[in-house]
Amino acid sequence: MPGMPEGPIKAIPGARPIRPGDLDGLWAQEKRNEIVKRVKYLVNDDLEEPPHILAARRALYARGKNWRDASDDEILRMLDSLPRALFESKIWKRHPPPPANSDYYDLVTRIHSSELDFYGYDSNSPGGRLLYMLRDARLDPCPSSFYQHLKRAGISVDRAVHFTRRTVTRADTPLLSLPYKLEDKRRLFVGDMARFLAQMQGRGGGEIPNATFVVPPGKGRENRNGNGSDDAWIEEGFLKIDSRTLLFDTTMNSSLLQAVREAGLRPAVIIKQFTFWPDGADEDTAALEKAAVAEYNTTHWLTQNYDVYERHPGSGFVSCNPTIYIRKGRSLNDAPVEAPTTAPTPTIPPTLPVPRHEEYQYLELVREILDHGELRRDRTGTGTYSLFAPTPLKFSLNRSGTPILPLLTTKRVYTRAIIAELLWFISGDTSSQTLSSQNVKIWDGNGSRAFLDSLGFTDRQEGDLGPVYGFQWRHFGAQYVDCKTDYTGQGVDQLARIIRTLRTNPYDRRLVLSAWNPADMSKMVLPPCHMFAQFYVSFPGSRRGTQQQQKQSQGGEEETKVKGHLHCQLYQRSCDMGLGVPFNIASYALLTHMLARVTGLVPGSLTHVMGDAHVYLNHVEALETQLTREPREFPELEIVGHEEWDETKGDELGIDGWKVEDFVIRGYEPHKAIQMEMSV
Ligand SMILES: Nc1nc(=O)c2c([nH]1)NC[C@@H]1CN(c3ccc(C(=O)N[C@@H](CCC(=O)O)C(=O)O)cc3)CN21
Ligand SMILES: O=c1ccn([C@H]2C[C@H](O)[C@@H](COP(=O)(O)O)O2)c(=O)[nH]1
Repeated sequence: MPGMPEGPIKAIPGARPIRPGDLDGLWAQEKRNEIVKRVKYLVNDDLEEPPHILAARRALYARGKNWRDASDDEILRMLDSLPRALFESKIWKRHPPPPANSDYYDLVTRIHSSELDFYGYDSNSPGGRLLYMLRDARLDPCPSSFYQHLKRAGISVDRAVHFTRRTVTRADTPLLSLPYKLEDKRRLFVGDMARFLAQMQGRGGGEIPNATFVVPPGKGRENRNGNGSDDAWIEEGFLKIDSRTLLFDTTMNSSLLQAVREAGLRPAVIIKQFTFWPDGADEDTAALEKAAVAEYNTTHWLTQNYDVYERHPGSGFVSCNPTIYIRKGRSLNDAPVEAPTTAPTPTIPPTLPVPRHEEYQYLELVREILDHGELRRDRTGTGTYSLFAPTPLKFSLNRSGTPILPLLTTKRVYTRAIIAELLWFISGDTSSQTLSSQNVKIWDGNGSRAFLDSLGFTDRQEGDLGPVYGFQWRHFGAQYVDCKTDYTGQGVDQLARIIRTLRTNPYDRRLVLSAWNPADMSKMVLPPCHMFAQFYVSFPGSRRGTQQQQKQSQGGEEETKVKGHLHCQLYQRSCDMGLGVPFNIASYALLTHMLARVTGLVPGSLTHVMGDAHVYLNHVEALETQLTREPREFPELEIVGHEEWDETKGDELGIDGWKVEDFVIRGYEPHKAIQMEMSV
């Protein structure tokens, strides 16, 4: 089962309770940080657990058991026997704060560290996990599975449908993914749900065809009673679901229950009662419990609690307690009840494949690295989580012809620095001081006296980075002396060659820009990270258009010219996901925009291929925060003061002498900046 401990949980030989400081090693850094964060919150932040939970913890503590030495059976028995309250940790504010008592600290540390052992790090969202468990139980029934639990309780399930809001976690990787555009999302959401269920009915049951419906982004929670809220769409969607469908709900409990009650269709529903830790329980749960007493029998699925435990980015922890609500006098195996004819029947529109925001590619890659990256040492000594050769990211550089800049919106990206750095590359400059004097300090760490000396460049003047990007782009093969030397006319001007070829033979397959020059490597402070780019001109449109263009390129005379679209594919050997990559994406997008402008082409796309894609350990928290944010529209880019090239303009390169102000970025409304430290 994905992410689940397989077979019995192994006791660690010779283990003893975890104490503060025990987990200082690199391997345990994340675990330790989490534990310390949680314990600090309890002990220092003026919060305490309610007395009954405290009592439960004391009872546990009094057993004097060393959790790490206990056998699997013992641990499971102990968990089973614990008061239920223990699993519902709600934290109350209390004045004055509890004393920072070391027993308390130790106890809480042990409880939570043991939890982490059980739950593991890569659990899916509770809803997602339940679905996987249902699916996997069919393939490989295991006695502790949720499916078995349902079976023991005499409940059979035809299908499970899970609703959740999209947050950027692997947790929400839906089994059925339905993308929605902002406009029309309500119509499509309801329509898709109906279509999906109709298909399922057509198959006649048998298998459990589970689905996760990711609720499209919206203001559901703030706008609960308003028209068009997420909840309203969900409720409308429910009307399409018959009684053999088990409903899951993550964060919309009261609306779900209300829908169930009002529609009277479903005899039962499973609610995962969330306890947000440390900010108290989901307020929906109370309303739900009240209604449930009168109308439903409930069964709790307590001992499996750890199966659906999730580390919740940005909000501390969530513990989750799924409850099955069965309408009094009915069972889940009742015959399906048809939806009342009075229920609104939405017309089912065809689902158009609407692409998701491209920024999710970046966010999902970061998630993937955090969840599955290998913990590795690195040159800088910081340590990283790393994956090799992930799926490339691809960004469009125009929206119906309007130039677009893929500038991340889930944090503010420092655009002026990116443009200044790119113009600095193009100018062939290799001194970090040139950038620094424009107040762009991003290369200062690698050009500092101390860093140069540490590499043995003691004779080099401060800021001289050696034959790095700018030198290779404009003077590849020239003999590097220092950053002050004038290299005019020396070496290969790769940029000039690319521009000329784009103008004269857009079909060329050698449109390559390489900063990787093994002969110069020992002179560089840092070997190029973004090391290799290839350009390509496509001629989208009809076949006829293509033929027209081919005639054009072969010297044939045509009245209408088809404009080529310029694409760039970048290979980056080493990718600092937190700091460098947002810069690199924007930078190569800008370069492609510039090249398109000076060659009379339409900016097409940027494909970013990565080698070692890593997250520095000191960026984990910042990126977790970033992952909770929802992308906003990418900004538009206007280039001012540089007319588009056409054949009448001759051989003038047009790429030199640009200024930061020549780039006007419109409609960039990012989330706020997030500080991350650069490892040197
Ligand atoms: N470890 C490391 N990561 C990198 O990404 C990186 C290097 N080193 N060395 C060379 C270049 C320089 N690049 C950098 C360096 C720093 C930032 C940076 O600190 N960016 C901040 C804003 C900087 C500021 O406000 O001055 C950011 O929040 O994006 C970005 C790119 C990319 N490179
Ligand atoms: O444009 C850049 C430049 C650098 N980086 C990152 C990638 C690595 O974290 C370091 C370089 O260290 P190496 O040991 O040489 O790989 O800088 C980046 O992401 N983007």
